[in-house]
Amino acid sequence: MLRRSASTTSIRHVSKETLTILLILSIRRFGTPVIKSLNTFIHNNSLVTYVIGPTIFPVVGNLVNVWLSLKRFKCHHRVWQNWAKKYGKILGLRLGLVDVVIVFGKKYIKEVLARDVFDGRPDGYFYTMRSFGKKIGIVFSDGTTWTKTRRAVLKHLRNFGYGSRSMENNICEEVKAIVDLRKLDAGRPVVVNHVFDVAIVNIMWKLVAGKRYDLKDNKLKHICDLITKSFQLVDMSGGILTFLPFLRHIMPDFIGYSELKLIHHNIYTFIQETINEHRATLDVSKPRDLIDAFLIDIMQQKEDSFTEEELQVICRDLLEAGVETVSNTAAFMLLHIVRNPDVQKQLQDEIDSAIELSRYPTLGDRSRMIYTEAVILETLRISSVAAVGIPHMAREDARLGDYVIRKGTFLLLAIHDLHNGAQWKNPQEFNPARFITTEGNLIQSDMLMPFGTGKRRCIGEGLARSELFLFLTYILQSFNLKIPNGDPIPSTEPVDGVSLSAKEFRVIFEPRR
Ligand code: HEM
Repeated sequence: MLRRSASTTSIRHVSKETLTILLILSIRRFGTPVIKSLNTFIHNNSLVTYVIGPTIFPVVGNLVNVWLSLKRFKCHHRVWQNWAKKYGKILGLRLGLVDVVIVFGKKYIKEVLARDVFDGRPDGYFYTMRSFGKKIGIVFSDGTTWTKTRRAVLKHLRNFGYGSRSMENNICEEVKAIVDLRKLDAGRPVVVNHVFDVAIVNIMWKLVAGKRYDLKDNKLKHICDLITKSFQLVDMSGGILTFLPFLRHIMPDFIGYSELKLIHHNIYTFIQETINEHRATLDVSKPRDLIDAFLIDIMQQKEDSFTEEELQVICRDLLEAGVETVSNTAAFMLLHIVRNPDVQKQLQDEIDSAIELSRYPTLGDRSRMIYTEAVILETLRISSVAAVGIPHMAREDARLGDYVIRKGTFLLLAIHDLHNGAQWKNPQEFNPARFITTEGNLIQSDMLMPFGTGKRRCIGEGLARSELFLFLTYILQSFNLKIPNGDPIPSTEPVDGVSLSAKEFRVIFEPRR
């Protein structure tokens, strides 16, 4: 848990009277009952107290407050935002049995992302449940397992074309398929929230498993639906399964444990089948993709080689990390475009002048398409789907600002708040021009960090940005997007979850020529 350092000077012996005065002061200052003040104690020769946050109750901690506030604010990130106004930029909560700190503002967010001591991942049940009860894979592992896995994954992905021209070709192949499909239902309303899902999996799966699925493939659509469901069952803090994990034995259906268990089972069945197909046709002298490369590594049985369970979790991480984030961002991007016809017009003008009619867009066009890039940045800002990033964990007791954060505390980063706070002019307005200088150059703001920064920075940033650019330009080169007659203007209000998503909305794809 987080504690406030009341003094940086060395205080080995604090008299009872001094403690009483401090106790009274803290009650008056924070307006909270005795529980918080009792937490005053000596740490590394400094007098420290628990960080400011809502009153903590036994066993449930702040869970009841969260539950009540959610009724009003709908999304977790808004609840944290509201409390931060009252308690400050380093907000301390106890959620069930777990200490959680939510960090606000560029200065503290950057500090957390920059320091090794904060680069752990939480041990909570929700996170380890998806990886056979272990801290393995890339997204939710830490320490040497994480460094080893991240290095190996990046090496193998690059060997099979990650970040190269062949990956661009894969994205183009997928977006052409999307455009062809939309031409078939042109003029009719389409629910667009998940139109990119299968294409996004295909782009990653080509590198991971050397495989492509038809955009209408039911099996893959089902896997994508399961991922969406699992992302909507909890928020990024890990939910009740992390905070009161024993409840899974008492009310497994009510807290979503049974459903999540089934989802994990189905996703791993799909991954295991793919790995088995690879093993049956493996040629050790000619690895075809990331799965082959890891299988060869496993067969060689080196001291630090990976296990098959690790390979399964790596595949799952790559499958999930990219799908919901990019798909939800792309859906929000279309949503902002149909809400703002002037933005759509400017985008199409830029596409038409930068790209000859006879050809499709390429990533090489990006440097000349400043407005398009600004629309992508503005979407990543205003609809930050990774609202609190991916939780970090303090690996040791460590100081942050005026506080000491105890080993094991979860840290959530208020990225959505950073992107939508008062430091932006009219933050609620979708205005790509805010990212363009008067000379017409793109502004790279250091207040925009949708992919995090530092050692744990998202490994899919380049891919995500390329996908968003090609999705957007291909679609607007071919279609005008319209809200169907009679449908309401789609709401920008997000649906809560591990990744924020847009509420269901429909769009008509009207062919341009
Ligand atoms: C718009 C799309 C995306 C957004 C907004 C996004 C955002 C993020 C964020 C905020 C983090 C956490 C950084 C941290 O812990 O400090 C992250 C991590 C990660 N992302 Fe993404 N991401 C996106 C797309 C992708 C894609 C396409 C991939 C596919 C390769 C991917 C793979 C990962 C992985 C593997 C990690 C874990 C890195 C680690 O823990 O070392 N992401 N992402």
